Amino acid sequence: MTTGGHGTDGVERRGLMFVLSSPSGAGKTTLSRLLIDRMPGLRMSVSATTRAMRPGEVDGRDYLFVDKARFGAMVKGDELLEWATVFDNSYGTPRAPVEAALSAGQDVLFDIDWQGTQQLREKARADVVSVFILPPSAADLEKRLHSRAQDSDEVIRKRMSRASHEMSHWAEYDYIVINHAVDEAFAEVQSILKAERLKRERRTGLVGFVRGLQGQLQG
Ligand SMILES: Nc1ncnc2c1ncn2[C@@H]1O[C@H](COP(=O)(O)OP(=O)(O)OP(=O)(O)O)[C@@H](O)[C@H]1O
Ligand SMILES: Nc1nc2c(ncn2[C@@H]2O[C@H](COP(=O)(O)O)[C@@H](O)[C@H]2O)c(=O)[nH]1
Repeated sequence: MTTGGHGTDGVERRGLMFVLSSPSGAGKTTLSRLLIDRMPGLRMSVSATTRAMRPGEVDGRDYLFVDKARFGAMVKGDELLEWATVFDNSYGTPRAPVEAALSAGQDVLFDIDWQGTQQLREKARADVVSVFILPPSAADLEKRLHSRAQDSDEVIRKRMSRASHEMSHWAEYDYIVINHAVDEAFAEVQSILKAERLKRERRTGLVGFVRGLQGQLQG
């Protein structure tokens, strides 16, 4: 699915799909925003959803807010790379922007649940790097959902009651980060991305680069 771009050192490599998942409220959105701000070459995948817009959210930036009929048409037209039902709403990743970003040599960041991660992995295992974010405690998770002040008590109760099930998928992920302090969790997630970008298998330009070096040494 992916084609090459250039790493910061000029060596060509395949783009990667960097996935963050967690129980609701553990901090994916917070960490995603920091990554997008501070990591050049990384583009956010903007999901489509049928859920209602929260205060402060912007259509096209945070989500593409669509009705059920439009979402159904996207599924039918194979416009989504993956999709799932989460908390009674539909969520899915529009395929075209992801493929365009990867083709332009960029990495793509996903804030999606375990069902979507499984689907991406089935499609492109070698290009998916997945990170599961855990909260330090259940009390912290609940505090964070309340402090976000964007969901009703009923919605928060529902999300807390789903947290244990969401968390049961932690072992399917490549990396686990416990989000105690945002700065520390961000540094850990950033280190994972930096190391994954340097992986030999995705650095398609290394053969030519090393041959060039050998040529210089022999010449
Ligand atoms: N390490 C942290 N310490 C304290 N508060 C945090 C921390 N990380 C995130 N938060 C706060 O917790 C709340 C939930 O975070 P966020 O929206 O990033 O979670 P999320 O995993 O994206 O949730 P959802 O799955 O519902 O979208 C926000 O108010 C955020 O500012
Ligand atoms: N499988 C997918 N899951 C997605 C996608 N976009 C978001 N999500 C996940 O849904 C829940 C709830 O999100 P919220 O914004 O309503 O709090 C959360 O776990 C997201 O990661 C998607 O495109 N596909």
